[in-house]
Amino acid sequence: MANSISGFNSMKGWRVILPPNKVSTKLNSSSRQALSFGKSQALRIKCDYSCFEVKDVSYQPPGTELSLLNAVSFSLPEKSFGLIFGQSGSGKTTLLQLLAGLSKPTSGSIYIQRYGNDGNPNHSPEPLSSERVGIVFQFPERYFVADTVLDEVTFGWPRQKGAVEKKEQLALQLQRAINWVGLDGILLDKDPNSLSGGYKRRLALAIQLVQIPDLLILDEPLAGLAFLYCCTPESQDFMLSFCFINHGSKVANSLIGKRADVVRLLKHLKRELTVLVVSHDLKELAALVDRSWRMEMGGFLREEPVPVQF
Ligand SMILES: Nc1ncnc2c1ncn2[C@@H]1O[C@H](COP(=O)(O)OP(=O)(O)OP(=O)(O)O)[C@@H](O)[C@H]1O
Repeated sequence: MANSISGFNSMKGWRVILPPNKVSTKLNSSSRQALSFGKSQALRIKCDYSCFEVKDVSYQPPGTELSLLNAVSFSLPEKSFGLIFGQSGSGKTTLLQLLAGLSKPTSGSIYIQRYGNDGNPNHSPEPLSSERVGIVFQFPERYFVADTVLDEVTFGWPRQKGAVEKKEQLALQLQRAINWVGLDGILLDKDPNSLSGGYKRRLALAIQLVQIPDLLILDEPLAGLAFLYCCTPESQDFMLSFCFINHGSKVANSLIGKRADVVRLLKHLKRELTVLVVSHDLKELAALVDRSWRMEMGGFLREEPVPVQF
């Protein structure tokens, strides 16, 4: 099986070659806005960019009268991090399923729009096809199907003999994805279920990143990574202190570590991709957020800053 990924070394001691640091010449969304709307015309710089946009999306499951989403509209510029939060049952996962193409909106549209340096659209909107979206559901490790990391990441790759070129291309892309998520120290013959919680999440992400998605969607990326998940931030802090006092720094740090590990990874991915996250873990993710929205019961979405205090 190892040989089917050409360009890789043997399974044992497998390492990924790090690409040179990518220095992005693009502007981030906030600097773009500052430049577009600033008073001085002399500051204007040519900066085309694209934006993922959702317009007036409503959803009723087929055969029902239930309105799960109501005229949802929002936009997220490329390489920025969006967060949707809100009460359980308000419709967040339903929205993600529409964005990933798993169900179709009853009305409204989901597309990518390119803008020119004057801030106006310079192309027709392109519908967002499901192949261009990567989605990692809650507890992705529950859906691992293979006995080795290698089989897990190559599951679904073409198997026929004539597909060598395609496999070589996928192997190179996989190298890059594995680098991105920091899985490069992992042996490929390891059982995915034997990985730590944080590494399982990294593996699930790497699978989605092999073909760089226009939009990466993550549903509750920190869920289940520590037993403290259900607590409020204040009680988490208290319980971590309790854990530190009673069980020592190693146990306390391992609880913080897995979650902080995933947050660090998301921070890193945000430099390369457009990321949309649904989460209840507001305090830990707040520092990454460029745009945020609250989903209200009945499937109404409105823009709102993340309600956390530092
Ligand atoms: N196919 C369906 N038919 C009928 N009702 C549905 C269907 N899918 C979801 N629902 C209902 O729609 C509502 C929104 O569900 P959804 O899973 O999107 O909420 P959520 O905000 O993601 O919740 P949580 O934070 O608990 O994950 C819930 O009341 C759910 O029971």
